[in-house]
Amino acid sequence: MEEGKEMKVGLLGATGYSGAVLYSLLKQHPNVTHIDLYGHHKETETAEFLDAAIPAYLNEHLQLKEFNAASIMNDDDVLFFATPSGVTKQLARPFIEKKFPVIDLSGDFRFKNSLTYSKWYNKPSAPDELLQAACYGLAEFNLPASPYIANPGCYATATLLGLAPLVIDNLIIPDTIIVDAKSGVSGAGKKPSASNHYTFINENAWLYKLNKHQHIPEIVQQLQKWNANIPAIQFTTTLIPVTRGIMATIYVKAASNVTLEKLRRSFQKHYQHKKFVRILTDGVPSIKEVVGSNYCDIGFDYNPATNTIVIVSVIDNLMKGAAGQAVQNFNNLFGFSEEAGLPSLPIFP
Ligand SMILES: NC(=O)C1=CN([C@@H]2O[C@H](COP(=O)(O)OP(=O)(O)OC[C@H]3O[C@@H](n4cnc5c(N)ncnc54)[C@H](OP(=O)(O)O)[C@@H]3O)[C@@H](O)[C@H]2O)C=CC1
Ligand SMILES: CC(=O)N[C@@H](CCC(=O)OP(=O)(O)O)C(=O)O
Repeated sequence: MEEGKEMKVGLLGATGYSGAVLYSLLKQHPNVTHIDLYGHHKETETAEFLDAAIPAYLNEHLQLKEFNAASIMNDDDVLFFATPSGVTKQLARPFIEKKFPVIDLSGDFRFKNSLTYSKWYNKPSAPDELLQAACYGLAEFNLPASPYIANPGCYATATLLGLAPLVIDNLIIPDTIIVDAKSGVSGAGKKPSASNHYTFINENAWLYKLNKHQHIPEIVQQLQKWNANIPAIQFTTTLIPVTRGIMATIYVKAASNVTLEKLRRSFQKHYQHKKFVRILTDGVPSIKEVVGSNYCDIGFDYNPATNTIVIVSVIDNLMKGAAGQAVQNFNNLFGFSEEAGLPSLPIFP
């Protein structure tokens, strides 16, 4: 598709955190001429409600339209879903049947096996035949193979980008992966809860969903595509008192004859042409270096005393972990410049 093509886009979930970020990115996208926002409450379909829902967007006077698959396919060229898990499995069928382009930020279409979803999300899955029509959109590695793109989870993105080169190049012992991941509070969405209450999470750190996090099977599914010998991973998620950001600290035993130089060459080989992955030549990144951007920054080291490789991978959960990667997938799907609509620098300081 030509670079100058003009697109009308639809978005369901603009009143949520990742939907609001997506709106701001699409608004500045050079190929997007019109954005239709869709809602799910009859009583909230007014501009006044939306000004109140996102005070930061006051004066945008955003108006929600009623969600209707037929009119969306008539009025728009592509649809983004920024809705909680369990929503798109009920709404996706007409779009999939008509091969209408969709980018889905939720977990509903990330798995190939419906039993995996029902086990880890504790709810019924979309039907298997619909799951097969979706493709997993880890943008650096998977160019869109179908018009329904399942945007990856935030922790999964940071972890997979940190591990990919070494897994693909067989530089690790496959059954030794341990991931200690930390996330800011916006990762849980806008709905208030006991664990994102200020008095609980301020000056605190809380490890949650121990051995039960829904991104474990998502990560393993993709790792096994790269290397079928990876049996499982040990993976923990800890909520930390920052608004945005994920840090995945990955520990893995090195295969024989691995050196720091070999690791450097592997990261360099896989990421030298990837605009949104920055490999540090020395040291490890911190969360603030990527907040507000679509970058994944990666640093690593090898400790010969323990034969352990440590990789630190950081992203902004709402950008590379959600809305930013969704725009990257949109660009890849329609043949636009991969950077179109995405900020070139993080927020600093
Ligand atoms: N937050 C993050 O960092 C990341 C989120 N994701 C995924 O992106 C999706 C959105 O997450 P997030 O922005 O955090 O969520 P939020 O809870 O902040 O927002 C959810 C949005 O979905 C709308 N919504 C809720 N229920 C329905 C429904 N039944 N039908 C239609 N719309 C509905 C809400 O509308 P209303 O306000 O009117 O109820 C709101 O606009 C989730 O699937 C999440 O897992 C993925 C990666 C990272
Ligand atoms: C801090 C926090 O709570 N983060 C969320 C990540 C949200 C997400 O990406 O979940 P999906 O797989 O449903 O898209 C969590 O750990 O569940």
